[in-house]
Amino acid sequence: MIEFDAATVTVYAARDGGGTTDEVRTLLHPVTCRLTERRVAVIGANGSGKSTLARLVNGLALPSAGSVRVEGLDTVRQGPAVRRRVGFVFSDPDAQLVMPTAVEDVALSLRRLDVPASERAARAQEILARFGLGGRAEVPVHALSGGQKQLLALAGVLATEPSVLVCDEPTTRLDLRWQRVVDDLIDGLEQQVLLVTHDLEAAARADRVLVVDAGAVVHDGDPETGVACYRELMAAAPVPW
Ligand SMILES: Nc1ncnc2c1ncn2[C@@H]1O[C@H](COP(=O)(O)OP(=O)(O)OP(=O)(O)O)[C@@H](O)[C@H]1O
Repeated sequence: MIEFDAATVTVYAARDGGGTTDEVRTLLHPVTCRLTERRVAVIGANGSGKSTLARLVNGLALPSAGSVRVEGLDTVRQGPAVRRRVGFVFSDPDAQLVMPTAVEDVALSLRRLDVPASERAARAQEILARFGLGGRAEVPVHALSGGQKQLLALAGVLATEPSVLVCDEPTTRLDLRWQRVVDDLIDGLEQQVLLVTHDLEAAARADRVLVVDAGAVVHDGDPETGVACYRELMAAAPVPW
């Protein structure tokens, strides 16, 4: 369960670019909600605050006011424990793949679970096989396709056995085939998933949809009304340049 209690994110921004007068900018206005559904989608315009909301869940962003709790753990006071439970997948897998080969990358994740060093490579091979990457274990990560990299990033995160997964536009960079592979994989997970997406079909499959606009959650409900609300917002919005 993910709980937002008046969680707010503000930053100091230089008003004049020169840094002489700072102003407080609100990236996320107070959000209060209790997310218990297995699949929660977050949709909204570019720059509306979706990633900021998602980052609050594992403490990548901290609330400036209010609180965020995951399974009862406070992201500010119990950050490391929260991060052990919350996996995070970015739209750019290169942001999280740090080792030279696929098998080494998953093995690194297994270190976090205290799997003995002697067992990590074999366990990592098993995990890669489960994700259809068994034949790519020793291939340099940079030689994998974008879809294979995203699958590897997911494999690495899921290897840490998180109880909640936050996916920030995980299929944005993928072609339709790989989108389907990653979507099916995410849809089939047991874990609670908070999915930030511009893919309205994926949002429509969620149990609950939050719509973010100009740093505020402006709609929270079932997918049908959520997607309709987003479409209305987009129809009414001025062309962005
Ligand atoms: N650390 C920061 N300092 C200042 N501004 C920030 C910071 N992080 C995000 N922003 C700004 O906050 C706003 C919301 O950003 P956020 O990444 O949450 O939007 P988003 O809805 O995920 O956008 P997109 O769909 O384009 O990924 C943007 O205008 C962004 O530039």
